[in-house]
Amino acid sequence: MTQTNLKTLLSDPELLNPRAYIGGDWADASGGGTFEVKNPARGDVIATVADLGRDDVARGIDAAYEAQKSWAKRTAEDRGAVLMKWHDLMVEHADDLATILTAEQGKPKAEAKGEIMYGAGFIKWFAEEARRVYGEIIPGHAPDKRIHVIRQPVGVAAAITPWNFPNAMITRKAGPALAAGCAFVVRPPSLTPLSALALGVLADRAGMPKGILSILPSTDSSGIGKEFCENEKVRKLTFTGSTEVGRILLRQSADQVMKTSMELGGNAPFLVFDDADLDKAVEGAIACKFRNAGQTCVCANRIYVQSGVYDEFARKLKDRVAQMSVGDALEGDVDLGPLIDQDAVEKVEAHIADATAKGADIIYGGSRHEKGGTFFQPTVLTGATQDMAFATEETFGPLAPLFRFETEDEGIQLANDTIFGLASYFYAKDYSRITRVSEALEYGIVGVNTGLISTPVAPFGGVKQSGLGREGSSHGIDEYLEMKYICLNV
Ligand SMILES: NC(=O)C1=CN([C@@H]2O[C@H](COP(=O)(O)OP(=O)(O)OC[C@H]3O[C@@H](n4cnc5c(N)ncnc54)[C@H](O)[C@@H]3O)[C@@H](O)[C@H]2O)C=CC1
Ligand SMILES: O=C(O)[C@H](O)CS(=O)(=O)O
Repeated sequence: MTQTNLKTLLSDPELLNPRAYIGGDWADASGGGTFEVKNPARGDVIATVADLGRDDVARGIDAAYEAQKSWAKRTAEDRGAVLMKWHDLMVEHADDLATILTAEQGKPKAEAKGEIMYGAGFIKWFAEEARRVYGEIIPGHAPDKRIHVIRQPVGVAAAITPWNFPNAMITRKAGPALAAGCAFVVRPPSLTPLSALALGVLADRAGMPKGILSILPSTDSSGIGKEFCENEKVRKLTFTGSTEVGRILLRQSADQVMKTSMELGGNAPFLVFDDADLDKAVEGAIACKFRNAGQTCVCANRIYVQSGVYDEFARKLKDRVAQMSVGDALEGDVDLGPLIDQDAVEKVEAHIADATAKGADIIYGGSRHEKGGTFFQPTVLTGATQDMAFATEETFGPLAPLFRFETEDEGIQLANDTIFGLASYFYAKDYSRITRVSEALEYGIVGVNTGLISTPVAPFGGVKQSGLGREGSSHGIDEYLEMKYICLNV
């Protein structure tokens, strides 16, 4: 096994920090606990990180509670200036941050660099949005009444994030929270905590006031989740992850009637109509399906192709997938890195086995990659049907099942046949069809003639069981604000 000496790969080795960032101080777990972080491409240990308990996390929440009010009293411009300094440091150190991200998560370097810039974009966007938290003055309901409406920060915001975007899923929350005047504590995923801790190093350098930000690694995911939901000093819970865990957290946060944001699971349909530009549709499917080796909540999970172009699209997609390279992104440019762990590999295998048992055909890939470990072949299936597992479950891997449909109405019905409602995509040219289908798809996001929809400037989020609230855009800061109505008797 190749050993990854991560520090030697960094221009600034201080960015690799295994200690917890508690209220602005770097600390070990009070109980001395640690956990290992592995490189999924090689299986070797790249770091040993502080493993916090609930008492350590409570200290971070206490520090946040104490610091938040003075942070909120600073002007929006002042808070924005601290965030912009943080953003500038992320950009300055983007290469190192990308190396750390690839080492712990496995994605190709180009994707990792893209995530760093995407993540930094949320900090910049909300540094600017801080100064646009406007209120209202409403004509009074009586001659002696004046109505003022102001928006104030919720207080202490707690975040729980997933392993697949270890940088951007944190900044997508920290940016609006801190811009609004909240204090922010986050428990990063135990599989990929190093990117989060590197953000802490840069926040320190950016002059983030002590207590305002805590990064609290822990393997006790459920225990820390309970701390976040039960601690009365926490007034906001923001979660990105599976719908299954989102349901648990919604139940737990109900006891305190906590303000929540939920960015949950998906099962994105990708429709190709018979008037589509097939070459563009293939490129869009490649970008949408195989980004992060298919491990994103907005990846195409079901590809529906109208009957008249089904065979041609399948051939073109197969030929394009055959050109994709698979490998260790720390050794060179690859299109696909490894899956995050063996559970992920077994889920892809289970979906393929289920589909072929029900009549699907493998036209490319279909099994573990010859490189071994958690590498998997990019896979294309034809003959997919709604009774197969991936029609209702998120695959979260490099598996592209092609379903056939006859009419526009049937395509829409099949696409909407799910409890999820995060991202959807379709390729077509006819303007009227584009209008009809965009309006008929029951999703929070619709990509039209594109497979990539992620940007800090748009409202990202799902409907149905894909979530609550939006991240990014001018709406994203609302998740961290409370509206106050002031009735003045004059
Ligand atoms: N809507 C969105 O923007 C995104 C959604 N996701 C979804 O996340 C899933 C994949 O990411 P995973 O990390 O495997 O999801 P996951 O839901 O298993 O874990 C997400 C985070 O929650 C923590 N967690 C697990 N059980 C918990 C509990 N009982 N209490 C508190 N925290 C708990 C985990 O340690 C992790 O940090 C997929 O379903 C994907 O669709 C991932 C990224 C973005
Ligand atoms: O799937 C995720 O984890 C991210 O939300 C995907 S995106 O924000 O990069 O589109």
